[in-house]
Amino acid sequence: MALTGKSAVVTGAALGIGKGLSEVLLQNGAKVALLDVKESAGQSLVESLNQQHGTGSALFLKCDVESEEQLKAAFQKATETFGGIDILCNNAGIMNEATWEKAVSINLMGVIRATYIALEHMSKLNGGKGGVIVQTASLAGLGPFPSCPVYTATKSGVVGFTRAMAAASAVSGYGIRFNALCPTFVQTEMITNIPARLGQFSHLNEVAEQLKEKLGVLSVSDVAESLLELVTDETKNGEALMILTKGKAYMQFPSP
Ligand SMILES: NC(=O)C1=CN([C@@H]2O[C@H](COP(=O)(O)OP(=O)(O)OC[C@H]3O[C@@H](n4cnc5c(N)ncnc54)[C@H](O)[C@@H]3O)[C@@H](O)[C@H]2O)C=CC1
Ligand SMILES: CCCCC/C=C\C=C\C(=O)C/C=C\C/C=C\CCCC(=O)O
Repeated sequence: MALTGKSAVVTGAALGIGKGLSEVLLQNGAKVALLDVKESAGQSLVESLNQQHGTGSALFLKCDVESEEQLKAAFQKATETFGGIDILCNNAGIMNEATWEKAVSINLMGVIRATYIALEHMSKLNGGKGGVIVQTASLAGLGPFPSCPVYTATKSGVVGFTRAMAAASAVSGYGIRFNALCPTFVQTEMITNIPARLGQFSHLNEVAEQLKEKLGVLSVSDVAESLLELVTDETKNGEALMILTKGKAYMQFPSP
């Protein structure tokens, strides 16, 4: 899929990886609706993106992925503004083992909520044009992160949901591909101030530090480049793309 003339929605887009995903989509000719709970960071980012990429190419919409109502309103606004939606990046996420129910609600339920609303706009069965949905999962969705069991569970859930939706889409004719980005640690605010967010696993902070030392830390642009691959390569559906400091590889899942 070429990106020129396409429209995208990115959740958790005001900072970090979501900001990088939005930038790479704009650099490649797409229009982007940036959704986030952080209004002032989102608004000022969009002002700067519109200066760089042309007025009207980026739109900020305050939206909490925990709210179905806010998601519905944001998708409606993006559709009306851009004339449709071709790409959804389900990126919003938190790591907080202390507020673990909120982590499940944002990281897993937020992905499901946004995906089901996106289907109403994107699925060819509903009059949409089809397209591609890419989740920001994590390497933790493919292997256990001992310091963060609930974070691991949410990301494993996202990978499973992505693969099942890819198969459902192929059988049903939604015309939508579903793929997941599975990066190792990425240099964003998420990997700062960790101990307080480990909750009952705060004693495993050193385990997290050692894992980070062993695996290394990616830049946001490493993840953004990988998004382009999953969006543009029409053969990719149901894939989990591991992004490591030593390179990228598609996860080989066992056949049933
Ligand atoms: N930083 C890392 O090491 C890695 C992060 N990830 C995943 O990447 C995604 C993005 O993370 P980062 O950019 O690192 O985090 P970040 O904390 O830098 O940025 C997250 C963004 O999501 C927004 N957000 C949080 N809750 C939200 C909600 N309920 N509704 C809408 N927006 C919300 C925040 O306001 C923020 O702008 C997350 O899903 C995370 O799990 C995956 C692998 C590694
Ligand atoms: C000391 C830094 C801790 C930071 C923790 C916060 C957020 C981490 C977010 C991630 O998504 C981390 C990504 C990858 C590491 C997780 C698991 C790797 C499992 C590898 C394996 O054993 O297979």
